[in-house]
Amino acid sequence: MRPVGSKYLLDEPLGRGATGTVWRGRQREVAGSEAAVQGEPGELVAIKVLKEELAHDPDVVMRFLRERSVLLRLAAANHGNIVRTRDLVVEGEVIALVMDLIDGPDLHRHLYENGPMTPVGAALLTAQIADALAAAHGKGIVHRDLKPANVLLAGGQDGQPLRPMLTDFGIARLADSPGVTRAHEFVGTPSYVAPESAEGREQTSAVDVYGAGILLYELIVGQPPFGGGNTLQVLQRHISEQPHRPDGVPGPLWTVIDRCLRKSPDERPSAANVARALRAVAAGINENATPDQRNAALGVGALLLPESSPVRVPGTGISPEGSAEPTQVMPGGSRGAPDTGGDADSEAATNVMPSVGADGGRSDGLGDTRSLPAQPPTPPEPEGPHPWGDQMRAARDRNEPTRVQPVQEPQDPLHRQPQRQPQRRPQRRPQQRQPQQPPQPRPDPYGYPPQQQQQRYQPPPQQYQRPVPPPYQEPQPRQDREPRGRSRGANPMRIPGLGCLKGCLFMLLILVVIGFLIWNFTPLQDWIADGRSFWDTVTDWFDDVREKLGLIEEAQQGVEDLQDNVP
Ligand SMILES: Nc1ncnc2c1ncn2[C@@H]1O[C@H](COP(=O)(O)OP(=O)(O)OP(=O)(O)O)[C@@H](O)[C@H]1O
Repeated sequence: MRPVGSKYLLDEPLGRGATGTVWRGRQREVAGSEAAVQGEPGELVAIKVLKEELAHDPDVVMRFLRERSVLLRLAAANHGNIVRTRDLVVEGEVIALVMDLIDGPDLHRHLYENGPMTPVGAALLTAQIADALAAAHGKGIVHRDLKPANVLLAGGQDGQPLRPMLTDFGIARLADSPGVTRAHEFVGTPSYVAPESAEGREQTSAVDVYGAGILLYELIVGQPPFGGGNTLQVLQRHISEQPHRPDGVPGPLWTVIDRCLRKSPDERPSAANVARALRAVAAGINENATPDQRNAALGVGALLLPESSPVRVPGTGISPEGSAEPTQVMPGGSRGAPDTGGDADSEAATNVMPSVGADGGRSDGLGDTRSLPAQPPTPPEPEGPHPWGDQMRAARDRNEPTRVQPVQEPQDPLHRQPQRQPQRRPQRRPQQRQPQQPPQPRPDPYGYPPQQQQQRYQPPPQQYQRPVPPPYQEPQPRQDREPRGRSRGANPMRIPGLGCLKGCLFMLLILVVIGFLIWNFTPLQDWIADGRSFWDTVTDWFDDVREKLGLIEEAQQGVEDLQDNVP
């Protein structure tokens, strides 16, 4: 076992994601007062060791330290659906997050192995995720990378329902350093990215609600609504395409999904209202529902009120280049005071946060914001490169899936690869694709009754299957590229031979210059021309040649005359 910091030991790798490797570990001794959870010696924990390239990036280290108190503050809230970040370790070249160890698969894997859920099961699971989001939003924290891989499933033993636990708060931002919080980048996974993020506009807590809508859709259908195609196409679909209600999705449930997926963030409900609505829908579409429950589900639209004061994500949308902020930190006035611009000084934002000690510290986000300096409204960004370029790059990077292949085990555990079993492709999936063999209703892992209409299992989206992200492409019309490449030269009219002539003249010029330099700066001048100038010597040579040519011509003439005079 290898130590991480003085308080933790790494045991075995559990899996690897885009930002680092997660290890099963254990506590060596009680953590210091700066940790959110001090723990007991021997207690099992999960430790995410960030990738070397991230740990070596000073910007990431700084961001990590800035966000530390925010992550710990969220952990102190101890929400039943949030994986706590217990402690953060920066030691030499290692950066690690110590988390609660969740003994279960993530939702991505669960979906992959078990196929889609029943609408009731999906609604109740998503309701708990919405609870977690609501708690985070209440503290001024926006997740920004909601996706099945970031939902771990606890419980599940002895017929217990699975409990979804949201993880990776704050991690996405570290991965995208240094540009993550610049105006024209977004954090997220393409098939889960909200339209405003895709367009480089300001992000608010509504991006998480959009993610919850996509997740709910994927849980029921088996794939997200805007998957497939390359990253650019996926983002474009988020921006402009309206999703259609798939077969088998009950009307009230579709109402919730539809409202979460509204293009305008202002029209999306708050996370708390999503949770409430989903529970009402689950009760109303259940086959044992009472007439009142059915009616309540049918009127679910009335529950889906938007957030009155969404949490704004500093550093997103229109802001000056380089105004990178710790993105989760709610700056002064950003919550409930949209006119303040929400762009606070990052140092100030984190420094004023109370450190979370053994007592859990205080968790009142509004209290924190009062102690932050008021910030002037963000000035409009000057004309710059189109936001899509950076968005595409960020999206491509974020699309990297978790790799869980077992690999060789070198001595040093930090360089060993994850030991969890690779995801087995379910044997039944190809069969399920055949219309002649519809899948049997399977037992719902959440203990809810099966639905009348079971969805045919769709293969998981493209980004779950391959480690090859689509190549980055600038969003310019393809036909522009070829002609532009050709017309880039200085021969726009394409005069045949002009290029060659130019080359010859250029070579000649170079030879003359070289000759001139050799002549003047070497003893050659004295050896050959007794100190005469380059020009005089060349002129003399030219005259000599002309003279000799004249002599040859005269001699030729003499010979011809002689031949004429010979009888
Ligand atoms: N707290 C935890 N307890 C147990 N297992 C965990 C925990 N956190 C992550 N894992 C597991 O470790 C693996 C990698 O997690 P990680 O968060 O790095 O993946 P990811 O979300 O795909 O990547 P990223 O968030 O970096 O894009 C996953 O299989 C996940 O199930």
